[in-house]
Amino acid sequence: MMKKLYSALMTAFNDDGSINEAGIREMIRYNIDVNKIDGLYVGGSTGENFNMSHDQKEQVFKIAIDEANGAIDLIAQVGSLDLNESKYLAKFVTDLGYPKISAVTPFYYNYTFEQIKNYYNEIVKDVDNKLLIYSIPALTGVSLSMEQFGELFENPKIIGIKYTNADFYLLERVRNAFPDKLILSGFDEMLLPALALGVDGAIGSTYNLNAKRAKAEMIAFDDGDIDKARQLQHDSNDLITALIKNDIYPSLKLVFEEMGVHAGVTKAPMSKPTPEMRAGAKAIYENYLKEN
Ligand SMILES: CC(=O)N[C@@H]([C@@H](O)[C@H](O)[C@H](O)CO)[C@@H](O)CC(=O)C(=O)O
Repeated sequence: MMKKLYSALMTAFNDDGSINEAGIREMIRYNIDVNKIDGLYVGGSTGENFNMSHDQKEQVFKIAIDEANGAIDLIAQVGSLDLNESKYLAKFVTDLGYPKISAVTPFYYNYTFEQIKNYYNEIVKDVDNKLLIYSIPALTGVSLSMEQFGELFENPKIIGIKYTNADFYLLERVRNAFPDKLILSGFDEMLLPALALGVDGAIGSTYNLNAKRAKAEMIAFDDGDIDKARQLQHDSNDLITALIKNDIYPSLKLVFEEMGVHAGVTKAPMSKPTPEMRAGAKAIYENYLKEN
């Protein structure tokens, strides 16, 4: 089966932290029309979901499904430290027509696995939808074991994992233990090793800008052309390294601006663009993305 590529949708904000609807629509159009993306992950880390008010989350979910209009797959990240909000959003996006939901592992309070399991079962309980566990230990501090993933998968509505983790030993164990589950890799800079371990696709922030190269890498991998796939990963990693050095979240938007896509700015406490960041973004575009 063809592996799927998803961009993690960014949220365009205005300078005052309000939602810039036109910017979000432009980024979605670029993903559909130019990137030929398979889907979007809406309301994730790259979308600055955890910086947003409840109303802003609803606004973004409405805009994304309206603009995508059935053209691509959509996954709505509804996880929140307020379980009632997660349940509300799960129902809200299901009613809007989102075909899949996802929820970050609950973080901050060092929850026990029983509490985490209860959180997931509650989120899906009253909705007719399918959920991907969003596992991102580097940001949440929450790591799940293969056995714990297995316990969560006992709920048939929990269909897979967005696996943003550099632990490839665990990925191999999970992939082989649950061959029918959907596993989407979350670290763009580690796409190739994730492909080697049999993930079903990938979700990431940098695919907004770099989908063409990532798709070519997936195709090269499927064709068994590992040298080509490795070269493409190397080129992508030069881009990703430069983005991280330039402050990745605002820089993804600044590079989009260089490409003619009006992506707005990030929301505080994320940084506002400085002249140095703008110059860095221009250089990133020129060096790694501009086609001659
Ligand atoms: C922490 C973070 O932002 N991780 C990104 C990656 O795409 C990441 O930006 C990239 O691999 C560069 O490190 C995604 O895994 C997150 C993601 O898809 C999302 O929820 O927005």
